[in-house]
Amino acid sequence: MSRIFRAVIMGPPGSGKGTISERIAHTFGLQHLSSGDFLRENIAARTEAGVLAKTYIEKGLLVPDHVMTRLLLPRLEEIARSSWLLDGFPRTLAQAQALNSACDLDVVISLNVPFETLKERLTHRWIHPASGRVYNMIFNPPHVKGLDDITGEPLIQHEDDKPEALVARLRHYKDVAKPVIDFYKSKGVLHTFSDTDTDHIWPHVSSLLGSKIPAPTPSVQPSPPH
Ligand SMILES: Nc1ncnc2c1ncn2[C@@H]1O[C@H](COP(=O)(O)OP(=O)(O)OP(=O)(O)O)[C@@H](O)[C@H]1O
Ligand SMILES: Nc1nc2c(ncn2[C@H]2C[C@H](O)[C@@H](COP(=O)(O)OP(=O)(O)O)O2)c(=O)[nH]1
Repeated sequence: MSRIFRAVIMGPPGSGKGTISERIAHTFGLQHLSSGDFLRENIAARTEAGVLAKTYIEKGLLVPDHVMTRLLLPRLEEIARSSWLLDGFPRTLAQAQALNSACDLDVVISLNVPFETLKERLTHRWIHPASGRVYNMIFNPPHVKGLDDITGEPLIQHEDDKPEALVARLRHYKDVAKPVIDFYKSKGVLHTFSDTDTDHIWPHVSSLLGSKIPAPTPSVQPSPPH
């Protein structure tokens, strides 16, 4: 049986975590668990954690660590037999430590994208609130301007993607992420990718994972060359 592979992807808002996670999930068959999507599902289902988390998200605050770990760790336990990729969690050192007590990670991918590029991307980011589908008016625009491709419903822009909120948000990310990055560096699992383009980063991520993810054992062994 092939071994379970566990990865985390980190990076500031707009750095391409969602876009690269989708490519990883599609190429390597890892289960993609996004903390933001999982929170939105919990909010929609009105679970106890979801109702609590909503009060923080609405104010533009991070959800407290104990709420996040209580929500995410049991979910990871449920999918413990699959290889997975976590996106958006851990976000703080306390979350990284809680995750570390639950399991070992094989790889942490850290996306390092210049501030000006993040600003440019996020000001063009529009989402379909019901599904969380993300569009970029330049990189991947919807078929019809302002409307979701699948449902035809209107797209909206997050308040915190608007230029006036962005600078503070990116600065806050840096402060919180630094100890997490140092933690994974000290564990020897951190891989940092720096570029302005997802399409330039992707081949490097893909070759790293290709070298680390054990190929599934074929059911019929090929005969050795003579
Ligand atoms: N690990 C986490 N710890 C605390 N709060 C979190 C965490 N993950 C998500 N959240 C909360 O959920 C909200 C939505 O998360 P999500 O990752 O979708 O969007 P985001 O913060 O805008 O980041 P990004 O733009 O990088 O996707 C966050 O703004 C935050 O309030
Ligand atoms: N112009 C441009 N836009 C990009 C690139 N990679 C991703 N994007 C877009 C897609 C989204 O609208 C936005 C943020 O990407 P995302 O994958 O949602 O990032 P993240 O917030 O999950 O880290 O930027 C890219 O390489 N170039």
